[in-house]
Amino acid sequence: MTDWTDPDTFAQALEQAETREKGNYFENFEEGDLIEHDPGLTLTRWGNEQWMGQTLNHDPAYWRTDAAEARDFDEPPIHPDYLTAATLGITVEDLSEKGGYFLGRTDVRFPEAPVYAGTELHVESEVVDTATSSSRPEYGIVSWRTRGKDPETGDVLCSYERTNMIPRREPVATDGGATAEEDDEPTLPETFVTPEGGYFEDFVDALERADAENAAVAYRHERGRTQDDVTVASLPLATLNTAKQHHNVDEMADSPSGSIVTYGDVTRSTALGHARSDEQTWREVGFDDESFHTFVAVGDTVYAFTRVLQAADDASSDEAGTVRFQHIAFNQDDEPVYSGTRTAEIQKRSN
Ligand SMILES: CC(C)(COP(=O)(O)OP(=O)(O)OC[C@H]1O[C@@H](n2cnc3c(N)ncnc32)[C@H](O)[C@@H]1OP(=O)(O)O)[C@@H](O)C(=O)NCCC(=O)NCCSC(=O)C[C@](C)(O)C(=O)O
Repeated sequence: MTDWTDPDTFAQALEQAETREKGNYFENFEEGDLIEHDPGLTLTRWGNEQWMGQTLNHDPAYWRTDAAEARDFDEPPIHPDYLTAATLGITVEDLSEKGGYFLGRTDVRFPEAPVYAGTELHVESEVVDTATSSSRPEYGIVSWRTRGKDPETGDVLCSYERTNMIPRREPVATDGGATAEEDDEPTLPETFVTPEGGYFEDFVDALERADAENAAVAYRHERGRTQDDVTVASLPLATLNTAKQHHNVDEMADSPSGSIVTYGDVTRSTALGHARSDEQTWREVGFDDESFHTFVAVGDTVYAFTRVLQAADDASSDEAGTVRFQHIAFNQDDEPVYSGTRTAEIQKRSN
């Protein structure tokens, strides 16, 4: 009788066997398709705290009842970063499990009402665009509009538009991509202004000073977070993100990164955690123009740099004002790994 577990026999069996594939190729996506994702999860206090603890998002309002109540929450809510990561994680099996690069995301929005632990999250995505990649014939570029919903109320809890490169089943002929145009010499302002504190008034004051001095409000944050097995593999899996980039060392050995890499949402949430530790956040409003510039892997350290772009006294509460930031995450070699603009309501000092 044939012993199928004999190594030589088994190697032959593996060669003869077809693989039951997971995920979708570029050719499977057509503009207008609506995909209801089968995975879903319950947003728990534990999941939230694991994400927030590991990414250094230690804002007490998400941990302590008294601090939550002082911020007009009924109890510590689910943090928008964890909500965003869980919404995207659930979509990976259908949208990007085949691999490919997470190019960017924009129009990330949250409703005014906070989301509390115990809420179930169901997610759907609509294909909004498919395009050829001229630089990489083995990939196509797909954009989806994704909505994370509370199935009980139908309320949208988080929505955004994401763009990925997705492997093609069959590569196509392309023009090889545009040749990069020579950039003008970069010019930075001579003076960088740092806000004196983390309240709304501090950002307004810094912007006024920068305006008067022809300077920019731009500064770096001291904290860094070195990536380890927890941040690279455990956090994405906890959001049901099945992308092999984050947990299959064997498959990734032959990829451009040569190793498993950090989930983009972990990189960005870590940098945002550093930035938030130097401000008095009231509410997160949204994110735009998010890009992931290069890979982050185990052993890399994620730091953050912030530019303050705008401040306006138009927040949803009298306790706060609205500030628009650009955050840039960078690694130990000072290379940008993530950038995006963020709109947040920041507490006023007077309250
Ligand atoms: C992606 C890399 C290779 C590009 O590097 P590059 O220098 O070649 O960049 P590029 O030339 O600017 O862009 C390449 C192509 O993408 C297009 N493009 C670019 N951005 C956009 C956008 N927003 N919307 C639409 N199109 C965009 C761009 O127009 C261009 O098109 P072309 O091929 O026709 O010339 C490089 O930047 C890189 O390695 N980045 C790191 C990627 C990464 O690590 N992402 C996060 C971790 S992976 C992850 O989290 C996974 C996830 C979440 O689990 C999961 O998707 O399943």
